[in-house]
Amino acid sequence: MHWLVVGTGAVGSLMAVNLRRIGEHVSIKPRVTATPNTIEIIHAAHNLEFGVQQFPIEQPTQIFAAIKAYDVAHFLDELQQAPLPEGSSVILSYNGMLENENSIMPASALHWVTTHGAYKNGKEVVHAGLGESWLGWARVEHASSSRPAELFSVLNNALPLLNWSPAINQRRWYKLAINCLINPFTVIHNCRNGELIQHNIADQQHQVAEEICWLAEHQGIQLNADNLVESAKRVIKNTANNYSSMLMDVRQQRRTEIDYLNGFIARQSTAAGTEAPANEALWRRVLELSV
Ligand SMILES: NC(=O)C1=CN([C@@H]2O[C@H](COP(=O)(O)OP(=O)(O)OC[C@H]3O[C@@H](n4cnc5c(N)ncnc54)[C@H](OP(=O)(O)O)[C@@H]3O)[C@@H](O)[C@H]2O)C=CC1
Ligand SMILES: CC(C)(CO)C(=O)C(=O)O
Repeated sequence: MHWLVVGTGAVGSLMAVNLRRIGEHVSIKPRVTATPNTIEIIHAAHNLEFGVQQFPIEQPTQIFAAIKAYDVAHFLDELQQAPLPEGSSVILSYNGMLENENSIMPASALHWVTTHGAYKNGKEVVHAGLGESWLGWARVEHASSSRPAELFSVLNNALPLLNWSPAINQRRWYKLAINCLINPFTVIHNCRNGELIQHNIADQQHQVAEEICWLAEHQGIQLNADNLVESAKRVIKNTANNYSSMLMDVRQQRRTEIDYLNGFIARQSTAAGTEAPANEALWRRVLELSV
């Protein structure tokens, strides 16, 4: 299979080196055209060179795009300007949600949701935490279509363990909830995930979770607020030493994904005729604390 990994971020680089490890043909699509025609990624003390390719693409290609939520609309726009050849698909991976995303997803799009952890240190990619992943069709009307067997098998070999998920949106809502229940609090208290237990956030977390559950149900997804808060506590314990991705973004003066997490909940709740004040307050506070 031909693979095109979008960007040289943490998750994309991790996938690129692992696809290469199992013998797949992998190129990289950088954001700008004026780069050298190879890109180097260092992994486990090996220097790997990848060819560079931009759209349009001539041959069937599997696109792997692990990008920030705020880059998704622009990326889908790029794809629309350069339609992919028959037999191609696009695998998207990002935290949070966009308004109207079902209508802007190409028919061949899949979501890849992961609990693996990775970060970049210059050209080096570090696989910081082993996890598992879920793959499913992005468009709700395709959710129950059969799984693309070869694509699934290659992704599973590259970065196990992969689960096929006809209910990928349920998985995405769950991940969104966990991020909403942890990330903004780490920014506000400027602390590691594990240090959150020293702060009195239980009531706030419950309100955040209740608001998420209301909206999820409004959109046809069943979640339980008590279970979400318990799950968030478990994640906090298991990642006690980590700085959340949102706190890292704030410290490194990068844009955060808050607009697509608690911001998404607040805006969508208003649009659905109710308010989500706990999510709204976290959204506003993180915006104040970031660049
Ligand atoms: N890192 C992790 O461990 C995990 C991350 N996630 C989520 O996955 C997503 C990706 O995370 P991560 O890899 O850390 O993010 P990064 O910011 O490290 O990587 C994103 C990459 O995509 C590039 N990019 C964005 N749009 C385009 C485009 N149109 N063309 C070419 N390149 C593009 C960016 O380029 P540029 O540098 O120019 O912006 C950057 O290199 C996020 O939503 C994150 O929350 C989820 C689980 C774990
Ligand atoms: C689960 C958590 C909070 C782990 O740090 C995470 O996904 C993040 O930092 O974005």
